[in-house]
Amino acid sequence: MLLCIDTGNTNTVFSIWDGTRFLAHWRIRTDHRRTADEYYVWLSTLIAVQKFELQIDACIISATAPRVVFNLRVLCNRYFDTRPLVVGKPDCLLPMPPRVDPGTTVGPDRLVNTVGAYDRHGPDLIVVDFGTATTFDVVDRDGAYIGGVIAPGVNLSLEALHMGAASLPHVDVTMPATVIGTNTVACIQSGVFWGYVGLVDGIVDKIRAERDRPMKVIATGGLAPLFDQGFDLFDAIEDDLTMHGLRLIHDYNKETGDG
Ligand SMILES: Nc1ncnc2c1ncn2[C@@H]1O[C@H](COP(=O)(O)OP(=O)(O)OP(=O)(O)O)[C@@H](O)[C@H]1O
Ligand SMILES: CC(C)(CO)[C@@H](O)C(=O)NCCC(=O)O
Ligand SMILES: [K+]
Repeated sequence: MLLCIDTGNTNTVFSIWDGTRFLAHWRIRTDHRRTADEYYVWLSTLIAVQKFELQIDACIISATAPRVVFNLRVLCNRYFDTRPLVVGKPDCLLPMPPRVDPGTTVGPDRLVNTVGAYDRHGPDLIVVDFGTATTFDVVDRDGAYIGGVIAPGVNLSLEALHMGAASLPHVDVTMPATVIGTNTVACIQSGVFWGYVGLVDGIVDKIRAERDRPMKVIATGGLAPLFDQGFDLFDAIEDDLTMHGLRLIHDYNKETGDG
């Protein structure tokens, strides 16, 4: 079984691939101080609940927070007796290297999304990921990541308003009934919800114009469905895109690797 670990800046997801399908997805808050032993206690509790025999023999990690990698490596070594593949490290090959400015370290989550989306949807894609940041990853004809856009995440924007303005409460994002809010909460929800609809729509339009060709828009991340309520922003929504990409990168390295 393959353990896929996707560490974002906010949450870390562990998924188990049994060779045919994902058996489980488990989510924990990202904290670089969490030790290998802490991860294992948490994991083994969830494994016990699921009541299946866990036999991890390979691991792959995507970590947008580089400091978490040390403890995740120890977890893989100590408890699963494997050396994990870490996306972005020289020994982890990608089907297509990214084409970006020299010296740029592309977020591994963006590279992984690109691989997952190209496998399912083919060339010329814009992948939109609603995580801590809202990212747009552009996929070229041959599947390569060729750049994109990084905007503040929806929940970060809400948090920033609350932090920076004494009279603005913390608000959860939702689709407001009207654009014109008649109370403070409704005004904030409108600004963030309609603001992000406009942001996605505008950026997608501009990317298409710059590329001068049809491009499909694939959305992922927890908030993607919220922004898909009847606006035709996306051609597809895939909540497992990052995990799908991680599995593909693992298989690619196994096939092309030294073994
Ligand atoms: N309607 C909603 N309102 C607020 N949060 C939501 C809503 N729907 C889903 N979420 C949140 O979205 C998050 C899942 O998003 P995702 O895994 O894509 O990114 P993240 O964990 O926030 O960021 P990162 O991957 O950068 O760590 C979960 O924390 C979930 O609570
Ligand atoms: C943009 C985020 C934070 C999105 O998770 C991550 O992909 C990241 O830290 N990227 C590094 C910079 C880049 O992708 O160009
Ligand atoms: K994510």
